[in-house]
Amino acid sequence: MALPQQVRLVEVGPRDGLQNESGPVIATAIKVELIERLAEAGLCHIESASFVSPKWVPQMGDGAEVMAGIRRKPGVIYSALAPNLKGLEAALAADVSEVAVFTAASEAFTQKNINCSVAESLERFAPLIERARAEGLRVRGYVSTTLGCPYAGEIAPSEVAAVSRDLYQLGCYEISLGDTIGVGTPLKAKRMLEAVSREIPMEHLAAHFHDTYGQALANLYAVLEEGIAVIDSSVSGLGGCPYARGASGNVATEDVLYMLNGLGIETGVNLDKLVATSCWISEQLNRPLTARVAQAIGCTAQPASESESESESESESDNTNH
Ligand SMILES: CC(=O)SCCNC(=O)CCNC(=O)[C@H](O)C(C)(C)COP(=O)(O)OP(=O)(O)OC[C@H]1O[C@@H](n2cnc3c(N)ncnc32)[C@H](O)[C@@H]1OP(=O)(O)O
Ligand SMILES: CC(=O)CC(=O)O
Repeated sequence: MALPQQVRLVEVGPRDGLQNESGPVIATAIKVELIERLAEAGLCHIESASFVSPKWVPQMGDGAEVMAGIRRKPGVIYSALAPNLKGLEAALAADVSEVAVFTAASEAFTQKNINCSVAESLERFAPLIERARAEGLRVRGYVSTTLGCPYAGEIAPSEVAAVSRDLYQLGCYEISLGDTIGVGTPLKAKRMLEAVSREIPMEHLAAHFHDTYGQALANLYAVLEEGIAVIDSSVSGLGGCPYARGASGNVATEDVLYMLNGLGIETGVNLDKLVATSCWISEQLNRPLTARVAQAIGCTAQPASESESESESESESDNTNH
């Protein structure tokens, strides 16, 4: 199949990335600035918060404050995770643009992650999705462990297809297929996608791959060839899952963007601004720069100059950048 002409990038760094940071809870102001910089770089869908139990995931405990702090850019979706009705109510109060529910293809992982079985998770999501849609919000669905589970090992493509179909039938507009621990390889990714796409049209599927074994770009290229046109990624490759030991970061947004640019695929995202944001967040978190494209371009690169007169916020951000 021909590669897509356009890809929609869903930036998950502020949620999937930051949820797993060890050490002190990251200041709300840093999260807010990260989200604003990502929007300024052209990302139109930013998963910005998570309304889960703060006892389970302390880094995400300030979702309401983060959502309240963002200067929202028209046209940008600021979404959040909600595992149950309590989370949805908090997300609605915070005026999120969209919510995402999450379960997995593995029973063992689901128990560790959300303390229930896969079937129970779907039972919880049914009223959540109904209520969100009644409030005019779209709901995205995540299926984790699609290419392997840290507790159960191999996962059959048919299991991924079954839970994806259930989520889709409950009313999720898009199903994001997570290689949560980054163990997949290209052929495996294709086979999993083939099974899922027999149940759900390809245009309602997204790839969400972690890069633990350095396979994420290869896996993404493989699923682009199959017709995937929505990719989740995380600036600077931030991330991991607190309930999946060994899960390293998501594939880095700048690495994905560089590949897509090289393939002539449109995203609407500015690489220089994204790399500047990657450098900035790495400095804020006191982390080495790990994304390959950010390393190659380097942190002395200035964000594209055409943006400097665009907004006051932009020039303020630039001043703190280097
Ligand atoms: C692959 C990935 O990256 S997925 C993302 C990472 N994983 C996650 O974010 C999952 C985090 N997990 C969780 O938050 C929890 O497992 C839950 C909330 C889903 C379920 O936990 P349970 O303990 O079974 O929930 P239960 O309904 O029994 O409530 C227990 C407590 O949590 C609170 N709680 C439940 N849901 C929420 C919520 N959405 N937000 C805040 N607090 C909540 C309850 O009020 C209760 O509080 P209390 O002890 O003070 O009375
Ligand atoms: C919800 C997610 O973050 C998905 C995953 O990584 O499996």
